[in-house]
Amino acid sequence: MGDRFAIELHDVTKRYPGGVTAVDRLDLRVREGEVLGFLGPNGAGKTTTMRMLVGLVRPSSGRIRVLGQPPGTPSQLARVGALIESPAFYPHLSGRDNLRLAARYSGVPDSAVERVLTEVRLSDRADSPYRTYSLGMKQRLGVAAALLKEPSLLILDEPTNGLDPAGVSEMRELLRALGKRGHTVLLSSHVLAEVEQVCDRIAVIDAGRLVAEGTPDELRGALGTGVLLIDAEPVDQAIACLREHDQVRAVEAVDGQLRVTADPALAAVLNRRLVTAGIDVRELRPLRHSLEEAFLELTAAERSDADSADPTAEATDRPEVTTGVNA
Ligand SMILES: Nc1ncnc2c1ncn2[C@@H]1O[C@H](COP(=O)(O)OP(=O)(O)OP(=O)(O)O)[C@@H](O)[C@H]1O
Repeated sequence: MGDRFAIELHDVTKRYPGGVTAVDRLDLRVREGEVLGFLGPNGAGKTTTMRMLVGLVRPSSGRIRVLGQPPGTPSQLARVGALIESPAFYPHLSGRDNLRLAARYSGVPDSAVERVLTEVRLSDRADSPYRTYSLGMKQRLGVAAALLKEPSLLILDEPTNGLDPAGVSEMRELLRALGKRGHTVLLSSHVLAEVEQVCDRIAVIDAGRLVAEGTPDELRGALGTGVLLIDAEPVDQAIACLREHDQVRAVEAVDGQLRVTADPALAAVLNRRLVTAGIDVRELRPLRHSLEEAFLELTAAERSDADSADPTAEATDRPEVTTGVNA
């Protein structure tokens, strides 16, 4: 992965006419060669951000650089492959003929068509009319079209949207292969499990704001997955015993249960410590198992914050959970 950034957004806001703030003071950087998952619930501002990156929408304020240039310049667009919303293909033409047309529009030689068909594994069905394709095949043809120019940067907006599990898994494999080949990929999704397995890093956006950022592991840590729930008796003795351990960062009693901030890998050690001290341990488990739950909790928390926020307050008053690994 390079030290340079393929995408840089500094303090970017997009307000649509009518008053919707779709993107709100967004700071985001994507390194060259990185696969970044851009994750957020419906309406979070993912598509708007991606449209701004290719010059389809102008930001209201802030600064954007894509491959070192302002978005939408001809020389930059020649190096960016984008699949944003449904690509327009002719239903009566075959996949191959649709790609040949797209190649001609982009000034790419016909030979590129066979390369991308192989890459997205559509060669077998390349002569069938587009209208006979499954949704998964249509999406893969869209990715193939985005790959025609051998782009330095791929921007894919919800490429797994609407696909059945088999389609999702095929798309996931394709994205993983593209990442391994050194493409920089910005991939949006509202389903965490889809980006978790293919992305180097994940940026979580909600209501137009970046709410968390980091590798999947970092997010697990930052979002509080390093918490153990312990049900033990007597509670006071258990608290004292746990607090004595130098790797336990905090112990808190909530509804008769102990919330212990510590690496979940310490679970067995802490269990033994309590039992050795004569304390009964009825239950001991990590607070959360999946990043999915953490993500849902995080975006829900952001929403309830926004609901109760003083509308005149500055954005910086909001809690900051960004892990800052992009610095
Ligand atoms: N052209 C537009 N004019 C006015 N408002 C818009 C426009 N496009 C998007 N919005 C609004 O901006 C907000 C962000 O929308 P956007 O499509 O960027 O989110 P998203 O994260 O891509 O959502 P989804 O996953 O549903 O596609 C939404 O409230 C949406 O209704």
